[in-house]
Amino acid sequence: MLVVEGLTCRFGTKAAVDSASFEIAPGGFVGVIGRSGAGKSTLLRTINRLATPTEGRILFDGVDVTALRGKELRQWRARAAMIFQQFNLVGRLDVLTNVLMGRLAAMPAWRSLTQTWPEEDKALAMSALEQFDMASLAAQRTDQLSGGQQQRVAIARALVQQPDLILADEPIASLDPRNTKIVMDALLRINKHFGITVICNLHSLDLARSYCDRLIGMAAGRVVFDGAPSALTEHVARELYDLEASEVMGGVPLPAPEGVPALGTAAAA
Ligand SMILES: Nc1ncnc2c1ncn2[C@@H]1O[C@H](COP(=O)(O)OP(=O)(O)OP(=O)(O)O)[C@@H](O)[C@H]1O
Repeated sequence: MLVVEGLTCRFGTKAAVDSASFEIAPGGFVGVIGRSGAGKSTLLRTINRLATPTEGRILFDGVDVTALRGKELRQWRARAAMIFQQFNLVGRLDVLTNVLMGRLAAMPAWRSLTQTWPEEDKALAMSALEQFDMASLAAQRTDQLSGGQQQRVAIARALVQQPDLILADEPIASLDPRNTKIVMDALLRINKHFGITVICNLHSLDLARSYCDRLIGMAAGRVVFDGAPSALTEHVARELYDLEASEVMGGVPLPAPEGVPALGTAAAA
């Protein structure tokens, strides 16, 4: 269980996240929505401790994550795996090595100095790539892949961290519609098949409604909505995005995800 209590993260006088409080039970697929600058990225980065909270607490299974230091903090960052808009892969390295990077936090220091990966980690990384139809690209340089493929490598890397939480910060912002669906389906599969909690920042309300079982709406750093997608009224959506009703509700709805995508069915686009 993730508990966020009165979480505030200030940059100078500006509160990017302002007294946010909520609880997330294991296994949820939670979308964080709101307009640009609402504080969505800072919220996720604060949970992972990439950003330092100014006030408030984050508890995970009763452990005060806000107080962790050193090795324990590194272990928390691995348990709360981040996925970024720009993938954050090492382009000149091959796909398998990028996925194996997800095992670094679990490795003793002496082992990482030898620069050899245990066979069981390699098997785990290959298995993660197989989940997303990427195994055939294991030896390829990562910077030769499409954006959608790179994001699937990043998701495989997150998966081998064996995380409790996946924090996805606008994971599809730089992808075309086809790759958007492939990547969102990959996150959904991780959530449903492995039971890993996913918290995902999304600009698109349609996507959030299609994929998430709960939405947290942010405006000016504050949580202004927290509930099921069906409870997000037109009025609240308009306030969240500061838009005309037709702009919020009038878009062509995306096709709903077809249940839990079967393992290894995404085309290696
Ligand atoms: N490192 C930082 N230093 C100073 N201000 C920051 C920093 N990070 C974020 N902010 C500010 O905090 C506010 C919230 O930013 P944040 O990136 O969390 O919003 P967001 O909802 O994720 O926006 P977007 O959807 O555009 O990424 C913004 O006003 C932003 O300028």
